[in-house]
Amino acid sequence: MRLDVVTIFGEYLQPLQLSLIGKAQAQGLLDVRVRDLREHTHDRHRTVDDTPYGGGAGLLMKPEPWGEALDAVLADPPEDADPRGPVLVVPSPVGEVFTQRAAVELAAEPWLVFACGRYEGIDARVVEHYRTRVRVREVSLGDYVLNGGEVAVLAITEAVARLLPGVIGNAASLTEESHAPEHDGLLEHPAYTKPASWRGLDVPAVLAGGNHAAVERWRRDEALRRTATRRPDVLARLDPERCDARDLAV
Ligand SMILES: N#Cc1c(-c2ccc3ccn(Cc4ccc(CN5CCCCC5)cc4)c3c2)n[nH]c1N
Repeated sequence: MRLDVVTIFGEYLQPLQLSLIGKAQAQGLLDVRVRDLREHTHDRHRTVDDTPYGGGAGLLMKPEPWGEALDAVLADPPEDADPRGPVLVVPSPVGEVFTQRAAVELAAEPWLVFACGRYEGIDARVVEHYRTRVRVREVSLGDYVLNGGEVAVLAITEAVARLLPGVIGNAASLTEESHAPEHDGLLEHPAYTKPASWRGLDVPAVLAGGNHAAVERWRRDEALRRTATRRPDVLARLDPERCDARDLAV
């Protein structure tokens, strides 16, 4: 997978050189290219922002540098690019809330391009223009306000890259995580390791009993219980076909 990230703060993306994502790049599973938006300005001050039409607080990012930068990215496609081009992912407070389902969808793409805004955002014509050329997804990490898109790119890149074959050593664990489609999107059950007793707290006996059916039942019950108490919205989406009478009794 090729990832292009356009930003004025390239150093924010340094964490992508670390740990599993850094290793994935070294293995050739991921090709991350960080591009400086200011390389596409032509004035002495390398200006990327200006005041908003109609007034209002703060500054907006000008469309011209973005147009030049994104055109340059699109002119340099990876060999395995989809005929439709990349998905242009634009972090934004007004985007669709990013979910595991979106991570799975993006992980199926050979090429993602991220546009990291700053200030009060990017001139709306940039997204409007590129919707005529590529698939665009405006995404939000959640209902709180950040200062720019770079943190979102780090989060989205990690959520997507870990789904790529070979990035996570134990791929089986991907299907047992919270929000995994194979796990009906439920929150995961509590997990324990040795010692069996710690500060007067014991590991649930069923987990050490050796009865795998009982362990699976306990894990399912705990996942349902946690989801019901912490994320009733997720439980409400549970496919009735995917739960038996006992599930509903939890
Ligand atoms: N992903 C994600 C995000 C972001 C995010 C993503 C990308 C950018 C680029 C710039 N900012 C900063 C900013 C801050 C406030 C406002 C609000 N408006 C300003 C103009 C008048 C009306 C109100 C907009 C833009 C960003 C924030 N925030 N929260 C998430 N989950």
